[in-house]
Amino acid sequence: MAANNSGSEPRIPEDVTLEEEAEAEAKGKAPAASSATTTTMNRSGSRPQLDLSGAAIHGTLEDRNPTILLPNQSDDISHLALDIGGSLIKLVYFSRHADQPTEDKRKLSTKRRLEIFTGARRSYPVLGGRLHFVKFETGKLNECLDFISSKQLHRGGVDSPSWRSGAQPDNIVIKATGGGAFKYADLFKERLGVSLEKEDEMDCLVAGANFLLKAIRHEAFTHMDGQKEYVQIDQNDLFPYLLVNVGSGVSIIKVDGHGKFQRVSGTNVGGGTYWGLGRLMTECKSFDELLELSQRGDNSTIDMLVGDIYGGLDYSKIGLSASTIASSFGKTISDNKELSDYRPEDISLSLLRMISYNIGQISYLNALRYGLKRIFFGGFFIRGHAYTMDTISFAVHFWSKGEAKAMFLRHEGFLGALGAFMSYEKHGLDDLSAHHLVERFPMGAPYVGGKIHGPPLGDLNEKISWMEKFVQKGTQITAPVPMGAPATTGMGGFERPTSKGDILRSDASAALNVGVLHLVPSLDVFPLLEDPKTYEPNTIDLDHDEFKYWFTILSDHLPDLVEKAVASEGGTDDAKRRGDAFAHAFSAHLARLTEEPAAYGKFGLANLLELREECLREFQFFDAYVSIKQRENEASLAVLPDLLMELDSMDEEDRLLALIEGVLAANIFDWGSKACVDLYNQGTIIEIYRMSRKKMQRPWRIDDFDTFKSRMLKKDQPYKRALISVDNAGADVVLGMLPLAREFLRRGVEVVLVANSLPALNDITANELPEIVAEAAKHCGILRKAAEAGGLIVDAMAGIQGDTKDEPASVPLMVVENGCGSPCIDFRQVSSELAAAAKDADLLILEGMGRSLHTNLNARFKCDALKLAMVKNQRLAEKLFNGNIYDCICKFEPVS
Ligand SMILES: Nc1ncnc2c1ncn2[C@@H]1O[C@H](COP(=O)(O)OP(=O)(O)O)[C@@H](O)[C@H]1O
Ligand SMILES: CC(C)(COP(=O)(O)O)[C@@H](O)C(=O)NCCC(=O)O
Ligand SMILES: [Mn+2]
Repeated sequence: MAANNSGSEPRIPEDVTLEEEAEAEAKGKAPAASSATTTTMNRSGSRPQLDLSGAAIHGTLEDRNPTILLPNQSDDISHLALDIGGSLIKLVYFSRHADQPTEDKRKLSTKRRLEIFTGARRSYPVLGGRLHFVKFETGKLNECLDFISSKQLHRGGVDSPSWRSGAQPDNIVIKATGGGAFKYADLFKERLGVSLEKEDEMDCLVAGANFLLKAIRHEAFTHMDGQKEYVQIDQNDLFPYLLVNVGSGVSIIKVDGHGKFQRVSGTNVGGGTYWGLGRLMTECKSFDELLELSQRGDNSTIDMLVGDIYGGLDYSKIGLSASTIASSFGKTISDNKELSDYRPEDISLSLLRMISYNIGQISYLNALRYGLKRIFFGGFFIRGHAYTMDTISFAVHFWSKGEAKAMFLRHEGFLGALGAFMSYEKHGLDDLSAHHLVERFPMGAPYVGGKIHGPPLGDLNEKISWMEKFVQKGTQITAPVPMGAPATTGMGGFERPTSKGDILRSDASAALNVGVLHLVPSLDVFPLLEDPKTYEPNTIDLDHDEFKYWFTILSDHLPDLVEKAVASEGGTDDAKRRGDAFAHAFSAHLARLTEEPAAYGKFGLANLLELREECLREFQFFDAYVSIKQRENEASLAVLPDLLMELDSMDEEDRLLALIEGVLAANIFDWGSKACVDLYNQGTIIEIYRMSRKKMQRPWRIDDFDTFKSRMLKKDQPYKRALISVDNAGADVVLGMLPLAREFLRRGVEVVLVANSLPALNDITANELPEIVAEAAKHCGILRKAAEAGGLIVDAMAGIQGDTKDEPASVPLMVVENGCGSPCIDFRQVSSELAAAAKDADLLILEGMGRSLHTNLNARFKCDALKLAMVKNQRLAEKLFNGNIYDCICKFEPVS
């Protein structure tokens, strides 16, 4: 990168043509292949057992954590487990990332400096991977076999060497549970050449449920009166609980611990009963059709209600209202009607209510029998269907008088398959905790039921066309349908739950409810979080109104983002097609969330902003803002020497104020904010920066500067290490954060710059920072020596202009990645590198709206924290601070 010292500042053009962007991009951007590798690097991984025999160190001996080649690492690690039930076959399979990227210089030197010894586990390359969830109808077993075969799941997936070489391992063993593991074993051997290793069904159900409740943060939820609410499960207070698996039949299991359980009851009236009777009594061809019919049904034409018996009156003495069902299907005995005289809709609803209440009641009785308060319901009878869940919840609540709680699981039907998957000892999945798992909702996730089975892994083209098909279907299924009016007499009894009017989502989009689980063993909880258990990253709840607002903001921003993304990939036809697919995919996500805000688990603004970035990456847009970032970095580096000189001429107190002012002013360069983007078209970077600085009026909206200054000036208590989390590229980092970092360094404080692992909007990444630091160091001895000490630059003596003679012995300047690819940060899941760097830190600085306002404004840390941001959104300013756009926040929170 060449710093421009001529003094002329590049103007941000109003119209950046595709050609211009493409040209700029071609000069600086990493090749697509390496970008794709980096994308997978940080957010996925797995922990298969490694064969270390014959391992050889690859790299120089001085490296503490050299890459180790494992020539004997077997690649036929098992990738698939099955639960073959009476109605459905459930598959859980694991897909691995192709190659592990080698570590860059920054990482190696940082590791050495921070003394990151992660033990044997992480000294070896950890393979990345994801867990996928798919289901088929047992009656269509052939489809399932075709699916396994097309993806070569029984041979380790299409990416595995055994598949590529065409070699056929002799004895492939796949874990399977459910009755079909016995019934269809020969067929699997015949068709796929695999042996099914049977695992006990109850063992698997319990193992799956325990794993989900431990490792997935938002797995369990309550569903009452149409409202879904996620429940935070306390690991130390999980057992005992009642697990009710509603499959074809129903198993009721008392769970006392890991592997400690007893099947205490069950009922033969279950999902198979609803579907079977429903099929006989209606013309329905599928379970979903039957369920959908129920939503337009009126069960009072079929069920005998209390009012029917009591002449329209309530039976108030025992708390039953007139509309309570006295006898399911009871009315059909009293007249001469034939089956064909009843509406299929009404039959379906009566059946659904009969079976759901019955299951709820039996579950309650078993909970009562063992004194259990929590009942988790799984199995595919539930099918994420609001009315079914409301009905079961109502029954549990009614009979237990509110004492017992019905809870549902997002991975409802996959408990057994997951348990079978975990029974492969070599996966060691049981070791994983919530912070190791990242759930993603890619549009390309394969799903089942209809004809489309998803693209072969990694085939973008098929993913795009699959997505196009999804969008076609999606337009019919994502139209919001108003909820039915609440119906209650306030009398108790079995009223009609309120969520009946809710639409039934097709299986295709329902599959989006369960994402792909990325296993990332290198993620950690940030050790300086005061209380990880109560920590909530999002500042504002994304309720209905809030979501509506952000929906508009993000939708409005979409065309511009697509234009930049396409340009960043050279503006080719392929890039345009991917751009369209991205726009459709992201819009479909937004539409889905509009209908059901809790569809993807508990979802905050941070998740929404991250979803956008992930969606870009899914369509292989690695860095949409790459050329903007480069242009702004260059322009800012050109004026940095003058700024440093100006700062150096000030006394200590004035300089501190100027530095904080500078950070706040430069935080205006945010390409995610509509208001700011409009501003950029009115001037050059430096003009805007100066204007922004000039407008700094104290007191700021939150102004703890004086307390911060006093703390900084305490000579007897200097900070030891400052973690400085940076935000945007360009002026923000170059003119704002680097001069602040330099101030700490000159005071003898170690500085760790914390930056994104992956691009998000115009945020600077950890990979990009060393180059910027090196460029800045050419004009500044302090930065140069510190960067050398931190291993960021080697032999920087060439081309030095700064004066170094008065500088103290160098404290290091380091860069670590934060493990994120989003404009926000969730401190429950950061890179192990950042977690290690936090060990000796006594100050954390968070900069920018995403990381210190949208998230973490209320987060408490074990060290002093300084949160700095300019508010670039009017609504947020009003909501959080009763303020205005361009207000500044300087929030200092000392620990004591
Ligand atoms: N697409 C579907 N096809 C058939 N049954 C379905 C479908 N979706 C949900 N179900 C319901 O799920 C039940 C099967 O649940 P599941 O947990 O898979 O049990 P099993 O292991 O007995 O097959 C069926 O009896 C039916 O009530
Ligand atoms: C995504 C962002 C949080 C990034 O802000 P930053 O962290 O860079 O200060 C911000 O651009 C944002 O909230 N944008 C959407 C709001 C708007 O257009 O006003
Ligand atoms: Mn940003």
